[in-house]
Amino acid sequence: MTDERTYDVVVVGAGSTGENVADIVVRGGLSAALVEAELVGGECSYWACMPSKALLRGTEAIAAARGVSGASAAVTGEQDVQATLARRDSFTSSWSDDGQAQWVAGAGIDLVRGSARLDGERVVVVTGADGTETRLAATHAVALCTGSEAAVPPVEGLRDVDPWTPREATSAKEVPGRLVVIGGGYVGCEMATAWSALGSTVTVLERGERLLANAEPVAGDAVAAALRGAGVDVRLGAAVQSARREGTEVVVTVSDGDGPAEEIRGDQVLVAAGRRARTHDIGLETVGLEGRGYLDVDESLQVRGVPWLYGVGDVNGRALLTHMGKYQARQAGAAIVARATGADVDLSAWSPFVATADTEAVPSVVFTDPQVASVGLTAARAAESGRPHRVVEYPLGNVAGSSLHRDGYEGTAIAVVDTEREVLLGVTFVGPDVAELLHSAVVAVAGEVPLARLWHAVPAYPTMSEVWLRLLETWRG
Ligand SMILES: Cc1cc2nc3c(=O)[nH]c(=O)nc-3n(C[C@H](O)[C@H](O)[C@H](O)COP(=O)(O)OP(=O)(O)OC[C@H]3O[C@@H](n4cnc5c(N)ncnc54)[C@H](O)[C@@H]3O)c2cc1C
Ligand SMILES: NC(=O)c1ccc[n+]([C@@H]2O[C@H](COP(=O)([O-])OP(=O)(O)OC[C@H]3O[C@@H](n4cnc5c(N)ncnc54)[C@H](O)[C@@H]3O)[C@@H](O)[C@H]2O)c1
Repeated sequence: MTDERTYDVVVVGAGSTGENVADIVVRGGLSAALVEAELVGGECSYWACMPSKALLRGTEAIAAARGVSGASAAVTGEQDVQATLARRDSFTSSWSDDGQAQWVAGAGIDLVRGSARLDGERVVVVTGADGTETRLAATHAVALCTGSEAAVPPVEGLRDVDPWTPREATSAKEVPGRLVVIGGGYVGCEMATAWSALGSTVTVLERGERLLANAEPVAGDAVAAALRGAGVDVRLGAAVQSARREGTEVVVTVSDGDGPAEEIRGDQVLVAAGRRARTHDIGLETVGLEGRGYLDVDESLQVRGVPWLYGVGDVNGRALLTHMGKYQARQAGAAIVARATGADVDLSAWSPFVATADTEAVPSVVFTDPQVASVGLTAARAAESGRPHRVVEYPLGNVAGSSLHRDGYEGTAIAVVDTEREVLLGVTFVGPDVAELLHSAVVAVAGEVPLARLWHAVPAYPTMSEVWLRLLETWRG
């Protein structure tokens, strides 16, 4: 027998994005069901942000102490790998979602466990683990927040070697002796940093000419140099041709385009080659949409051509980051509530109902050493967009706060300035511990703060934030 229920809003996927959509609409006075097939909390809590940053934090803390002469004398031993893995486990609640399920109940949201599919207009059918079906009808909206999953490139034999995806790389219970990482983007760089510091011999195979291809070039170069300094074999322009297992070993064949193909042997291979939308089996075809790929949404995250359907978070491919999914959730949630109550929905840039920051001010931090913290447009993106701009650069190590922070501090700050409006289009900081500098740049970029006013934002002495003053001075010339 099928259980049938009606809600104002049905949210599919209880990752960080779906949780927030449900919370916002319930706070707005609507009823909501939240459907989850695996763990409430999604990738970020169990297989992405939290465990990866927990794996990296010990290494960062040790580097911070080792970088200060005097303090470094206190670091007399090695990182306790088992304790680091145990601390990582605590951040995932040992892969139990009891705490988050409790939060959902406390927020007045109905949790429905099972796998959901659209079944025509405003209807979602959920199949539970025991095969029972629940039919959820939505009066106002269905929000698809089904996220993304690892994309495995079509390399001969790769699937058959049972490679790690980011899920295994963030949840592994043992350190692999030799780890071959395919992909030198966010995941590849962070996981190479983490596992090499925990004792793995790591090789990174990146097909492009740089790590972190979408960042300012100086970022990828600095991270590559640091990884190499830590003993990681970083191969750029590496075309992975095939993979196979030989006993317990995995053998990856790679060519750099010049000499003959080379075999790289490891104990494990991690595929960190990007993501794909989780849309292939959620019934999109029942509402007239193509059944795969990222959802095409407008600025209020409404799926184009289907006004009652929203695509929020990783599933729309706009900015695959937890904080951006949560931001979109707040904007889409507000739009859903407004439309349900007949209020006007202003779709102009920066209104409460649209996700303008998705294109203008996406912040992110790559937690390597050096860290890469950026917001908005890189110089290359500014050039592509045709906006008049000038790039201003300053060595972060020249700032008093940085030199106090770590002996021989090395880093770079880059500002991309809109020369017509004299506001910032983007900012990148590359250097140890720059993550917490980033939000100042986010405020300046999202707020379109005129440079003339930024002179009055006086950075405290002696902090790394003084780099703001140096950037302004460099801009003025
Ligand atoms: C290794 C790694 C590290 C990362 N680190 C960071 C970081 O430090 N900072 C950052 O901002 N971002 C980071 N990210 C990106 C971040 O994890 C994602 O952007 C974020 O998890 C997206 O959230 P979401 O809710 O949109 O999707 P997800 O977290 O993928 O959640 C989607 C949910 O939907 C459920 N679902 C899917 N299909 C169905 C269905 N048919 N029925 C029912 N439920 C369904 C899934 O089970 C899942 O729980 C990282 C990613 C990776 C891979
Ligand atoms: N700290 C963070 O915020 C954080 C951390 C991890 C992931 N993320 C998010 O998750 C997303 C996915 O991360 P990702 O690292 O999987 O993707 P990515 O897009 O950042 O990098 C993928 C890399 O793999 C390379 N690649 C693809 N196919 C290849 C092949 N066959 N051989 C060799 N190299 C190949 C690409 O050239 C690219 O450099 C990121 O874009 C980011 O939005 C964020």
